[in-house]
Amino acid sequence: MKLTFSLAQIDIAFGQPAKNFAKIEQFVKQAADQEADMVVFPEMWNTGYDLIRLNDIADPNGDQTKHVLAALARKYNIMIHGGSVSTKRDGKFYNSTYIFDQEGHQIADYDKVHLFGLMAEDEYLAAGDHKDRFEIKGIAATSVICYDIRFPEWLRTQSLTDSRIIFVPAEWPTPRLEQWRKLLAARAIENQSFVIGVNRVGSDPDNRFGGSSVVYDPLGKEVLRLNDREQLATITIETGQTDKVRGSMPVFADRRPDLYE
Ligand SMILES: NC(=O)CCC(=O)C(=O)O
Repeated sequence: MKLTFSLAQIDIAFGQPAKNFAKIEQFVKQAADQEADMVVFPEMWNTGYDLIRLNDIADPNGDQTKHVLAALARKYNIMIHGGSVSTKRDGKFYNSTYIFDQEGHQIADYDKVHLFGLMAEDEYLAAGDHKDRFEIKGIAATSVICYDIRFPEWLRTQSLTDSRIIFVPAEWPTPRLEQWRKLLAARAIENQSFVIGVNRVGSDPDNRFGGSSVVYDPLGKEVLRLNDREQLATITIETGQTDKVRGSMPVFADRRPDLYE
């Protein structure tokens, strides 16, 4: 099955949700014009890492995000991977993903499981407690968030479903971009999956973000890499490639979970 994805590598206005919400429609429209099945956004695009002000700016229950993304999905007849946004639930803050089909139905949600101390997430955010699985035209996929990719056991857990594509929205700072690409390539190879990583560009008071959004195929070959400018890029993948790779080297069947505890 051929699937077409648009990677929306955007800049994010620090602590200004209204500005960020106003920006995303043009990228959804552009992706729809390019006949993408799904458009994918980066991490925490509603507020950036303005964590001190989360009580004022995080999205209560993700309601605004869900409302806006559902409406855009319906308007442009396109699936939307909502990257992630800061949300507020039951007095706690989360880094949350919402995913919508082209009719505007929410098909998945996820809260970042591994909180990144170097960007103070552990001080301000609560960690997620579940994995996700959703389908794109019948093809199973999973999604994690940024720092989660440093935990191969977590992505493996997700990939032990029938997943063939792993999505990774991110705000990954420029000095570690080489690690970003190497980690994503490794996750693609070991899970014999496509990996689609969408990073932001621009800067906030603490970090610069150099884009380098990427797509790896199930052999870990880089099939798309963006530069450090705001842009939307579209790529078509052949998901059957995962079956060929898994058939030629049965890594999943050769696992020894009896020894892994
Ligand atoms: N936003 C993040 O989770 C950043 C993760 C990161 O930069 C890393 O090196 O890991």
